Amino acid sequence: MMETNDQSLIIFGASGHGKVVADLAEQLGYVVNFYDDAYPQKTQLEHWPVLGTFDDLLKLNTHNTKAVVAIGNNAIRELKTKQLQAHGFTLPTLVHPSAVVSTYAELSTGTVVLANAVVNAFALIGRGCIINSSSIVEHDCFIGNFAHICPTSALAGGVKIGDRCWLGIGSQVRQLINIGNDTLVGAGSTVVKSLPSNVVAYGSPAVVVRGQD
Ligand SMILES: CC(=O)SCCNC(=O)CCNC(=O)[C@H](O)C(C)(C)COP(=O)(O)OP(=O)(O)OC[C@H]1O[C@@H](n2cnc3c(N)ncnc32)[C@H](O)[C@@H]1OP(=O)(O)O
Repeated sequence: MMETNDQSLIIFGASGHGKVVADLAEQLGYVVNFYDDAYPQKTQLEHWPVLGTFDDLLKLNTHNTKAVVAIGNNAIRELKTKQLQAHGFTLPTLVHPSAVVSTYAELSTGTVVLANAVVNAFALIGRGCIINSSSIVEHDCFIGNFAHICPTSALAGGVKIGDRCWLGIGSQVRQLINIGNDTLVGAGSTVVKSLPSNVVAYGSPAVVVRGQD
């Protein structure tokens, strides 16, 4: 069984996003081990060991054991994160050293803020979110739980994003806009009107194209 200490971090999800989170965690001084349901076919991700499946992870002693879920799919990330929390794992918030996070912003557990992201004053970021590389979350924004703000997306002041929303790469949202839960905004879109829950919207200006599957 794996020995854990204060500097150990378990990452569930040995994928591309997992690599980015592992790289960030190492820069913060953690020693990284992965778990993934592809085990035992997959025993390594690059140089990082993959030690077992999600069920194996749930058998570990959770006392003081830190874990984070690195899965891009928002609903699956939510499910696995909640299971880990229910089992007593500690879910840290990971902020890349190059990210700029206002001392007046709040980040919740299990959220990762990646390289060059900016989270400005009085923004509130929920649990298990991905604030991806070079994205900008301006002042007074509210980001719901398990949302993903993809690389280079920019949210102007006071934007409200629902739970499990996915803001595609390079998208932009005008100030004070509301986006409902589980809505996907396509890559490169410009959102100038509020969007309901459970839709796919894209384009500039973004329009609702369909409901979520
Ligand atoms: C680190 C990382 O990698 S994070 C991941 C970042 N990835 C993203 O942000 C991807 C976000 N996903 C998208 O933008 C996708 O294109 C979606 C979800 C909006 C649509 O995907 P699909 O339903 O598969 O649409 P599909 O690719 O079949 O395209 C259907 C039509 O919509 C158009 N379309 C698709 N996406 C967009 C978009 N973002 N903006 C404008 N038009 C679009 C296509 O050109 C196509 O038009 P056509 O019928 O005239 O040829």
